[in-house]
Amino acid sequence: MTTQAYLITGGTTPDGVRNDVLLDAGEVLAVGADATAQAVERSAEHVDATGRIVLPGLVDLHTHLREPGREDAETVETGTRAAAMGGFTSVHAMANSTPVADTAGVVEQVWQLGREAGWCDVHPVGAVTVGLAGEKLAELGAMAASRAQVRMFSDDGICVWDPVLMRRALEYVKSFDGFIAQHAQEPRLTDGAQMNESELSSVLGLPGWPAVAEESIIARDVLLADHVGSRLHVCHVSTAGSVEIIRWAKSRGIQVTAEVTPHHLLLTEELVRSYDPVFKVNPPLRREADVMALREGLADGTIDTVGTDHAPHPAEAKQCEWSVAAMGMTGLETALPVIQQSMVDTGLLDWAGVARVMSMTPAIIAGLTDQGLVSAEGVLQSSVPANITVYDPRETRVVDPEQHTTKSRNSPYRGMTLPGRVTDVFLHGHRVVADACLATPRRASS
Ligand SMILES: NC(=O)N[C@@H](CC(=O)O)C(=O)O
Repeated sequence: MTTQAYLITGGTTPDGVRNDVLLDAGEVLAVGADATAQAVERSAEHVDATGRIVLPGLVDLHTHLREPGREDAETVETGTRAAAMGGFTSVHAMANSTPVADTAGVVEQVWQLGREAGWCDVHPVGAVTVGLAGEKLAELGAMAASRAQVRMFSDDGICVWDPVLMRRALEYVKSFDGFIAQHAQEPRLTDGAQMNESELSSVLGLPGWPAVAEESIIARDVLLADHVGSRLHVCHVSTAGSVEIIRWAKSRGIQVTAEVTPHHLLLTEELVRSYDPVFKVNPPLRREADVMALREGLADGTIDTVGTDHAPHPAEAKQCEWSVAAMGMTGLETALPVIQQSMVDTGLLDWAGVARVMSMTPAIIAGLTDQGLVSAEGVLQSSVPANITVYDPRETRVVDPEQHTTKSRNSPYRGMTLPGRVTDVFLHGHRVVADACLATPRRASS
């Protein structure tokens, strides 16, 4: 099969250098003068990236694609289209579908749907416990050995509360270099919780979700991970105290990684004053001081990655009273703009840092091969696969969820002005987004 070669011209690579980038046959063939020189003989199509940033394709460790079972909210097809439009070339599909992704059959189904869609690579996450019920371990080994090659396991949406089960899960996944991604929420401390526990929750009369409910589980789990010598990943860290615990664990050499969502880096509990359920999310939006600690933690490497926790919900689950509304926000299509606003425009991260937290590090955590793409200094390297995202940081836009590609409209940024726009995305060298519009999907060869 012959493939189209592309020369991305005039863009800035994450190291801050203006470089042409040549893609051919699914590879980043050359960067810089070599790329320009080789482009002619390969009849490369030129893609003008002047003034734009050329990033390695983004990798999300935390995406809810909802299929099977909640196709009214999202499907693998619509969710991966949204991922591509957001600049993601890999997503990890959380297991809280219906049925739950707790068998080799279900993870293979999601993996296959991802391949058929062709908008980005889909890596299914396996459930830790059968039916997310927290009672007995799911078929972790069978999911790892399946065609989906699952390495990440999570009951996300629900905490693996039982310490014995958590210990066994951590021990079990070691044999195939897997890891457990914990949704850290002590269930008894958050029974009926509706928002962050604070002065504001008393004012608003909503049951509070205290920071200690997250922090106590993270503290327990880093100790368990240490005890059994296994890998723990902490989903959607949301409090200043959690950052402190993870910093402490890392200083002791414990194998823990952590993610923060874009919304926890930008939004605070103050938005709940509106009683608009679009701001209802788990874990809840916290205080300004937490937002600042999360930004600092991401900048200094305590928090390793950004995970979107893209959680689409149909209109009826959100356009209702606060107390009965579903928790969750869409996030794939606004992630990079929110990171620009909260981390880059504030001087906390440069583009090499963005490449690190949104591409290289999540790829390394998940064991993907995309990790060779960019060095710590942000130098883009010749590598396979050619997963590239071109981003224009100069544009600003008022967010209109009606224009989003995801099937759901529950974006908390509606009406906000955010910077930046993803203009082009290459998936294994195939141009899936062109000039900020979906192009054609990549058809897997086998
Ligand atoms: N993040 C959310 O608010 N919602 C998630 C699950 C969860 O993590 O609670 C969802 O699946 O909707």
